[in-house]
Amino acid sequence: MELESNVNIDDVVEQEIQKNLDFNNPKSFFLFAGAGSGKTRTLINVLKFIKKEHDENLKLNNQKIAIITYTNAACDEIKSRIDYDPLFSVSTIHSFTWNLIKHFTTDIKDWLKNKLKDEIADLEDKQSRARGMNKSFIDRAKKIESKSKRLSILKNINAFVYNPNGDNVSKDSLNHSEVIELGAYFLNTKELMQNILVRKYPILLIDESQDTNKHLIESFFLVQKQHKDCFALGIIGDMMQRIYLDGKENLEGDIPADWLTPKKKLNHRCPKRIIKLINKIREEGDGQQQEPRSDKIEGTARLFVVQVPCSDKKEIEKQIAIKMGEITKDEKWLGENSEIKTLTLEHHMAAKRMGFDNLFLPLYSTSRLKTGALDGSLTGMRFFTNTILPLYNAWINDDKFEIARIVKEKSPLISKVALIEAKEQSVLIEKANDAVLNLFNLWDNGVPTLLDILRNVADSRLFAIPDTLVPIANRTQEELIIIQETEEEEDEDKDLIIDAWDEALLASFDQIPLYQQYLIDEANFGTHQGVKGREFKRVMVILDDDDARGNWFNFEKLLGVKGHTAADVQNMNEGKETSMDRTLRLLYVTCSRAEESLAIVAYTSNPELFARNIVDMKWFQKEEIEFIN
Ligand SMILES: Nc1ncnc2c1ncn2[C@@H]1O[C@H](COP(=O)(O)OP(=O)(O)OP(=O)(O)O)[C@@H](O)[C@H]1O
Repeated sequence: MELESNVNIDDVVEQEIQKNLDFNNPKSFFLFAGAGSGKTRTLINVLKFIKKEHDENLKLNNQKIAIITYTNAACDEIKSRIDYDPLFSVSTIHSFTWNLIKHFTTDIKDWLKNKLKDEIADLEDKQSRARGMNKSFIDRAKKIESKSKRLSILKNINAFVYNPNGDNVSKDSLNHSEVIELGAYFLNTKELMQNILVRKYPILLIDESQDTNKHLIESFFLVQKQHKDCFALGIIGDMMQRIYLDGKENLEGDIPADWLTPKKKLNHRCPKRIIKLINKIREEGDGQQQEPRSDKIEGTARLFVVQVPCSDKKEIEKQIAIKMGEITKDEKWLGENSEIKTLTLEHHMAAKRMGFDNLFLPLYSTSRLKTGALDGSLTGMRFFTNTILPLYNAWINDDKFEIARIVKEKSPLISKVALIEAKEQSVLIEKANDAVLNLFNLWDNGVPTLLDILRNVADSRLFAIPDTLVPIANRTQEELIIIQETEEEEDEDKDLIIDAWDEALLASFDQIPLYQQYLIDEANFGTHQGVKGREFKRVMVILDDDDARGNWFNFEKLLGVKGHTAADVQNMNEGKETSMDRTLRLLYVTCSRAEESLAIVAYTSNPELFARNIVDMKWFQKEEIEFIN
C-alpha cells in the first residue's frame, strides 16, 4: 500500500503566521523549527505574503520589514530570494544595531565616557593595591594609558564610525561588543529609540534566534511588550542548535503566553534512519521530535567505537570510510575523490588536527574571547587575518599593486589626513614603503612569530594596532625584563585577556592561513560552528574527548562512560548548563547535517560500556555498531 504523502503537513505553520500578520493587531510568534525543517523557505514565504498583502500600506507609511540573520552569507541568500526588494531590510545583528544607534553621537559619547571612567577607576584602584612592579602592574598601566587617551579624544569626535565587517581600529571607531551593548542599553532606557524602531519596522523577524546576543534579544522582548499594539517580533530558532555562548539560554521558556508558537514537524533533509537517531538524541534534551518526509530513503547510520589509546587516528578514519563505502555501496566514501564531510564536536580537536592550535587555543580557552575566536571577529585576530595575511600574500606573489592598495587603504602613515598635513607627500610614501620592506625582512630568518610581526608594525606605525594588543606591542625593554622576572608570581588581579594574547602571539605566522581556512570552512574538516545551516551527503562525526581537552564538552560523560563530577552535580541541581548539555546539542547539530549516510566515530577508554549504554538508550542497534581495536 502506498504511504500517504506528508510533505505538505507544515503548510499550516505558514498559514497560521500569515493569518496573524494583521498590522492593526499584530501577533508575535516563536517558530520552532528543528534541523532541516526548512526555516529559510518558511521565512521567504512569509515575506512574499507580506509583499503581496501589505506592500502598499507599508510603503504609504514609509515602513519596512526588518529581518536579522546570523551571517552575511545568510543575508545574501535571503536578499537574492526576495529579489532584493527594498521593502525588506535584511541585515546581521551588528549592522542592524549600528543603523539603529549611529546617529546618537552625544548619547554614545556619554555612555562611552562613563564606561571608560569606570574602567579606569577600577584599574587605578587595583594599581594602588599592587604589591610591586610585575606583569599585571605593567599591563594595567598600559591599559590605563590607552583608555585615558581614548577618553581624552572623545570630545573631538564628531561622529563615530563602525564597520560590521571591518577592523574598527581608528580613534573614532566603536568595536563589535560596544555596538551590541549600546543597542541593548539604548533600547532598554530610551523611549525615543524604541519609538524609532517600532515606527520604522512594524515587524522584526530574527532568524537563528538561539544564537543571537541574549541582551539584545531581551531588549527586543521588552520593546515588544511595551508596543504590543503596533509591533510584532517573529523569532525563528531551535534551542537544540544553540552553539555560541552569546545566545539566550531557555529562550523558549521565556516566550510570553500571548505569542503564537507554531512548530514545524518535518525534516526535509535527513533520511529516515538518521531522523530516528537525532530524535533519540533530542529525547535527552528538550524532547521535540521530527518526522521524515514520506518520500525519503531509509539511509544509513553506523557507530564505530575505537579503543583509546590508539595509534594513527587518520588511518583509522580512512579505514572507517572504506567500511562505510562497502556498507552504503556509495563510492563517494572511498578513495582520493571521496566526498565526505568530517565534523568534530570540539574546536580544540579541529585546531590540533589542522595545526593552528598554538594560536587558537589560548584565546578559545578564555571565556570572554571564546565567541570571537570562533567566528574570527576578534580585532586582535583580524589584524593578522585581514591586514597582515593579505599583505603577505601580495608580497609572495610580488603583486606591487595589491601591496600599494592595502597600505593605502589601511596605513595611518599615508592616511588622507597625514597626506594633507605633510609638507612632502613623497617622504610619507617612502616611509610606508620602508616599513613594508622592514616587515618582510622578518621572514629572512624563517617564519616569524605573531609577536615579532606585532612589534615590528608597532615600531614602524605601518598599521594601527588594535586596542587589545597595544599593551603587548608597546612594552619597553625594561618592562620586558621585569615581566620575565616576575612571570611565575601568583596574581589574582592578572588580566586574563592579555595573558591569553601573550600566549597566542607566540604562535608562528604560518598558523594564520590555517586558521583563516578553518574560519571560512574551506577545509574538508570542520566543526559544528562552521557547518551551521549546511548539509552534506556523507558525514563522519568524530567524538574524541582526548583531543577535546578541557571541560567544555565531554561525550564520555554524556554517554555514561565517565561519572559526573561534584561540579556537574551542583550545576544540574541548580538547573545550570553542563558539558553534557553542550555536547548533546553539538551532537544533534553535527548528525543532522547528513543527507544520506552518517558514521559516528567514538574514541573511548571503555568501548564495551560505551556501546552497551548507547544500545540501552536506543540510539543504535547492536548490528549497527562496530568495534575497532
Ligand atoms: N517544503 C520543502 N520541500 C522540499 N524541500 C524542502 C522544503 N523545505 C526545505 N527543503 C529542503 O530541505 C533542506 C533543509 O532546509 P533548510 O536548510 O532551510 O533547513 P533549516 O531549517 O535551515 O535547517 P538547519 O537548522 O538544520 O540548518 C534543504 O535542502 C531545503 O532545500
